[in-house]
Amino acid sequence: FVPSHKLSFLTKKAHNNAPPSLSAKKVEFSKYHGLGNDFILINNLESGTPPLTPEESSKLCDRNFGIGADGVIFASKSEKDGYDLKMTIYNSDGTEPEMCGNGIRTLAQFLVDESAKEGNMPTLPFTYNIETLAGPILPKVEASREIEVDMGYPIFTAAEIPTTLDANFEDGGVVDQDIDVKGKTFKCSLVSMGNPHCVVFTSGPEIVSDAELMDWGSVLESHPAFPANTNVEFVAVQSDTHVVMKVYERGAGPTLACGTGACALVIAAVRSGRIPHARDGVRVTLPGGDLVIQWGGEGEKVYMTGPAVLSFKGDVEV
Ligand SMILES: N[C@@H](CCC[C@H](N)C(=O)O)C(=O)O
Repeated sequence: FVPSHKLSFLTKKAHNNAPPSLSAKKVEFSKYHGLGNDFILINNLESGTPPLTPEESSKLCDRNFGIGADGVIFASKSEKDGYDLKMTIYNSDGTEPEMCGNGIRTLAQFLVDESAKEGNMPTLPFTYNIETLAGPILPKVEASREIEVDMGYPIFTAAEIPTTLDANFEDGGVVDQDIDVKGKTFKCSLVSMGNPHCVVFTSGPEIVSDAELMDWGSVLESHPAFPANTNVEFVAVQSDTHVVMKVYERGAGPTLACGTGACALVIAAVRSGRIPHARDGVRVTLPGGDLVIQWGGEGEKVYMTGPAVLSFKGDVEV
């Protein structure tokens, strides 16, 4: 655990760029991505409340009229004991998810880079304890610059996903349960990583086309079986240690990668018997590159390893 005062050098003097007019806010940002899943990062460590509304954040995510991103992440002050900071995230449509796997890797890299800029580069490996709506999440930035994240415990019960589908697994979970849409039957396995995921396995090694992802993903995302909507992953198993996926994200549509989704689908592959175990790590090939997901089985935490990369920095009037 790192006391929050050790992060004090990262705090900014209250939005020190004077706004050009009474109505405009000027905000410094850094743009990062994890395998092409891209985020606008904002240093808000002086405050527990994001400086932008969900609507303002959504505008910044617009790829034609804004900076362009899958979401906006605020590094905010945690009011709770034991945490270094709090992550708040808005999807590109302005909704607030509980967690984001690629996002929390970019946040960890952002914190390291901001510290280095101030001449306080932490000794690597370095682990942050971050408060999220999904509970504590711990990204460890390795000397190699890979980031391994303790993603906590997966959740399986139908009520907690949440879903109205009938539980059909011994622990109250939902595995390979049918949903009929667009004249097709999808066998859905549900896992929450704090945020909900509906995993659909293809029958062979071929992954769905982009048109199918759009068509089926958008319908399943807001299907009545999911009262809080859901992220949707289509998955083609290649071997016991390698799977390929495409994702349609809740609140963002198709993205190049989804960290919580990669965790969910590896767990779903084990629970449905499609792969024997994930205790030594499973390679997940996403449209933007590879993640490694490790899960020891029921009652164990999930670990995700992958990169986080700075694209550019700037300031923007909102
Ligand atoms: N891309 C993320 C997930 C972001 C949140 C998601 N869209 C939701 O609404 O749950 C990841 O890498 O996990």
